[in-house]
Amino acid sequence: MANRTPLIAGNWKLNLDHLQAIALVQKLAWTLQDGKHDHAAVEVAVFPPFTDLRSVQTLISAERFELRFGAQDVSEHESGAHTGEISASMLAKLECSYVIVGHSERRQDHAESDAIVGRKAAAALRHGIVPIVCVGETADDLEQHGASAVPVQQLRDVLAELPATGEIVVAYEPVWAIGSGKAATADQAQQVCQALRQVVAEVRGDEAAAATRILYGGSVKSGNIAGFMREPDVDGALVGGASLDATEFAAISRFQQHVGT
Ligand SMILES: O=C(CO)COP(=O)(O)O
Repeated sequence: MANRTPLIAGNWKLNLDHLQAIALVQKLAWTLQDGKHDHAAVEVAVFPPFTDLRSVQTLISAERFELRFGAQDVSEHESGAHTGEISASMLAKLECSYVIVGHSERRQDHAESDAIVGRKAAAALRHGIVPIVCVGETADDLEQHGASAVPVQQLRDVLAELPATGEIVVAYEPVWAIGSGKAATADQAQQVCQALRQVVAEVRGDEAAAATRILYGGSVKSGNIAGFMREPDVDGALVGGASLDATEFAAISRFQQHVGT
């Protein structure tokens, strides 16, 4: 297996203003430091709202915290007459390492198609930001087509908009598992993540597929993370609610202490 450093990513969604963001990042960094977290072994990243990013960047750089951070969305456009949009170059200036694209909440609330998601991911890549491409089936999709069909097609359609190279991360988030407290089983996550890796192999080649991190998201907690991380095709987690609690998110990031248990 290629070297895929596990990534624990916290998507704060529409929560916390910039002052609250500073408090949470400070607490998270200190909790990780107290636990002697090895950032080279497990990457930890936070995804605050746009208005918090400048404060988070200033804090992380001033304190030399090893935390990474990114945005929850990005414009497909570079600049110009696009009121309310935030460009990838603006995020790059803020030293964002990652940007989430195609989260199911944006697909639902803003009618984002796979083509739009793909163009957003392409914009991120143009500015050296790694896009975290979210895919996942709804409860209806699951009932009608099984778990893999919809996420596999979504990823194919997103990858069609991207250049053949450039690091991406894929996040499998079954919509029915998000915020529901009903996570997929580790086995279900593995099956879909394996199918998604196969898509990456078909489109970008075996070597790229072996090097691409695929995350699971949907009701991840410190109590279930170890099970997901034991699976060969799950390389980390995209965490919503549990990422708003520094102690719990740090505990999720320490999954290696529970993996052997
Ligand atoms: O949507 C998610 C992360 O992007 C998952 O949210 P929860 O962890 O709250 O289920």
